[in-house]
Amino acid sequence: MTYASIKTVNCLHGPVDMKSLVLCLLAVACHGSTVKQQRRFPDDFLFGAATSAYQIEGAWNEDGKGENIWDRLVHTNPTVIQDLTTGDVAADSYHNYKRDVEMMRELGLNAYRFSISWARILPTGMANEINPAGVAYYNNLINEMVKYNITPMVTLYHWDLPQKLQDLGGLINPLFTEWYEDYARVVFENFGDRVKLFITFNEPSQICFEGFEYMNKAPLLNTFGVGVYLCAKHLVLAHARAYHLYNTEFKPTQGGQCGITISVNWFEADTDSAEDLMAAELMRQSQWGIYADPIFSAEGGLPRELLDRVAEKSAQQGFPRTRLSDFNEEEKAFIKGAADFFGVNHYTTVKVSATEHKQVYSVPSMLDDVNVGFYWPEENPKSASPWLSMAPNSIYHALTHLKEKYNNPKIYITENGWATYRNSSLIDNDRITYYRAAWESMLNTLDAGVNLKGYMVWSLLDNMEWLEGYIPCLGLYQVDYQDPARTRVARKSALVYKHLIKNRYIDYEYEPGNLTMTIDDGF
Ligand SMILES: C[C@H]1O[C@@H](Oc2ccc([N+](=O)[O-])cc2)[C@H](O)[C@@H](O)[C@H]1O
Repeated sequence: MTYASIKTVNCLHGPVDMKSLVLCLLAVACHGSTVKQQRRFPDDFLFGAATSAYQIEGAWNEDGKGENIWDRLVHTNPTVIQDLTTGDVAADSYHNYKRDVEMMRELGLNAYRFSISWARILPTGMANEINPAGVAYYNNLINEMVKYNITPMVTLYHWDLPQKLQDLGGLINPLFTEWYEDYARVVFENFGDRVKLFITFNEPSQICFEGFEYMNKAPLLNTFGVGVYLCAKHLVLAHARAYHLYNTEFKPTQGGQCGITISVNWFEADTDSAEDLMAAELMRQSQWGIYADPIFSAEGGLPRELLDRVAEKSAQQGFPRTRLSDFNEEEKAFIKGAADFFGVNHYTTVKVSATEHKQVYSVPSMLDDVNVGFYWPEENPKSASPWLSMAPNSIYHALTHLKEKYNNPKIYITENGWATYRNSSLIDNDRITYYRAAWESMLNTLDAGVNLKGYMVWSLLDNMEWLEGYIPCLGLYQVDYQDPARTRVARKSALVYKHLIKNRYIDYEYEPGNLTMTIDDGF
């Protein structure tokens, strides 16, 4: 085993010293308790929580912040969000960041993942004009965290492109890679003295496929099977430019790490038939391989089956050339290996079938429809979000696959969480069941030798869940949106997570007596 594992008796709750071992063996002898294996997370494991700027900050036009694509979307299309809301105020973390850090301290977190709003520090998106108030906000947040030994993990892009860059085509303009590199430099220069973990992009698939084809994320465009691939290639190149910039100009003095976060749900073939196995593989390639292979695979470049599929479809559709070509050799070499870690957002397992079309997913783009069927198994408990159900050992399946495919990269789970409905109880036992299963699966993953270094729950607090608005809640803390102060209150799952962090093992018997959160000494 690569992590601390101890023999324990049911009365032991920490590393075993001789005295407590003797006492417990006596207890076994007296009470007939059984000795069982107790698995623990390593002491240096990062336990944190994650958020993103648009989903929590509010203050959408305060102190010089520029407009971004989500501001534009919700203000020009007031019915686009399911509950007719916006992120204009959200959880108002712009004004409540000290309370947010206080919550991290209550939980005993040693890390917190948040994103920087590009338009808050560069109102037009271009790096010629820096907004000092925006920089000051993130400095205040980072300083408050560092004061309490909470490691900042900073995402540079969590879906909120400055609108002025979108007006120039956004991610489908090849110049995006330059705009992004310039923005990254501003971030590294201003925050890199205290921030040691940078994530370039959150979930490329949601940015490109959902933003430029599926119309489920801003800018809500359908670029007919062309823009999605331009976006994908520019995004990966922009990531590599930021990585190399950090590596050559900042890492030598700042000593941090730079990676990317990709959505890696587990796509499992419905049966062992060759067709189902290929359908699941195509799903994996279009969801994460298209972004991960160029960076993490030994060969570099885009996945073969995907290139073949799009070439075949493009020809059938009368295009004189394929809509998805591989990176050239120079680009491949520039991108390959350009990450210090693989950030994984993992939520669920999806079954994939070549024949059972309960719901059809068009991979890799709608124009390339392979008509792969997908579904969430009936027996898996459902959350308040339609795409999120509870599946057995899901993290283990996804992460051991990444270990084999990409030569055991360093991994952080950068999101994992469960959705409940707004009016549901603070006693969120379903979330606790989900989390305990996830943690158990993480221990299995560590046992299998996966280089897993940390875990961020989604989310620290309830927030604006994109097109689903405020209907699903994923926070350890509930936010009262009726209250102008946006008061936060701990859910029961917050106390269970706190217990895990403090003790480093899963205690199925732990039942918090009440929901009062305190800041404990000694964290
Ligand atoms: C709840 C968080 O979801 C993240 O995005 C997604 C979107 C879709 C899936 N999926 O399995 O279909 C997983 C994660 C997002 O990064 C974060 O901001 C939250 O909204």
